[in-house]
Amino acid sequence: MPVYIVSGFLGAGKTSFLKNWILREKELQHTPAILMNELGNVSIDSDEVEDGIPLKELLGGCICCTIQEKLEAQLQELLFGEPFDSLLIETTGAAHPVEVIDSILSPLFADRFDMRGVITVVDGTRFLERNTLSIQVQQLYLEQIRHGDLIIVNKADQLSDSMQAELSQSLQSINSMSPVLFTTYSKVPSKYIDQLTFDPKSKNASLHVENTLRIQSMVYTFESSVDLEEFEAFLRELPDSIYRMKGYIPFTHSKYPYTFQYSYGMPLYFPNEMKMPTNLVIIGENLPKDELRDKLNSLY
Ligand SMILES: Nc1nc2c(ncn2[C@@H]2O[C@H](COP(=O)(O)OP(=O)(O)OP(=O)(O)O)[C@@H](O)[C@H]2O)c(=O)[nH]1
Repeated sequence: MPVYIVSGFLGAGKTSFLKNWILREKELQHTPAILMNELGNVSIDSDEVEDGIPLKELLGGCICCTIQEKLEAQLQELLFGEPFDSLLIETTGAAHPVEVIDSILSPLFADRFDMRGVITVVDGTRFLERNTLSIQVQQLYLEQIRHGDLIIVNKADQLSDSMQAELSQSLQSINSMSPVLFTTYSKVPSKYIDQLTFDPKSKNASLHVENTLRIQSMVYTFESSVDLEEFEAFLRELPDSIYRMKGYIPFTHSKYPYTFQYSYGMPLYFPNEMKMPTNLVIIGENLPKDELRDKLNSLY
């Protein structure tokens, strides 16, 4: 199932994007679903989503830090509820896209999701005035742009030609590989959404081979148990560009799979007392997916 993440600062035009995306999905005869995350305790934007569209809300915190467990529960509920064909996740303005991807890809169901990309919506005028913001907020702005697979500079009706030129230049210098589109009310031609994919073999991604910031994810499902020492040898050979792994690993020495967490080179294992889906989620930049799959297959 295709999953899209919409990132961007408060008021940039994420909800406008979401409304257009729903129209697009309906034209394609898809049933879209929405997961909305808002920092406040009351949802405002969910009123914008018409009835009949599966919608879950996460309120009162940011999915990338405070309410991760709730996120997992909401995604599970969505997956077990009314059927849908595609999912759009609208993040809070404070969310870091990498952390959001990490939170969404729970090994419990990551094999059902096909992460298509991060769409970063930027308010053009506010971006030009970013120097007035705190360093932390400026940094977050940069991260959202660096990790955007499609960058939308919205509210183009408020931008002069020279402002647009300045914005193009600044944004391309932060992320030279992803398309930058100027929009009003976040209207994006459908082909830009079609082109989004994390699959390195796709035509679109081949344009991005030089881009070292492309976050990718993959899910590997173990078909039988592996030896702990051989698995650790596999970990030692991993490239630095893999910064997160998590999942349930069936080891030959144990009846039930272990929960496995790996962050920036540091593995952690926790035994389980029940059967778990033997999925391993891998997140990193420009993942050598075939190579990783071959190496994991060779552990049996
Ligand atoms: N002039 C102008 N206003 C716009 C445009 N796009 C959105 N807006 C307005 O900007 C405001 C914020 O738009 P939203 O789409 O709700 O933005 P958002 O990023 O979802 O906002 P939050 O949910 O507050 O984070 C609304 O009042 C919109 O009507 C645009 O292209 N031009």
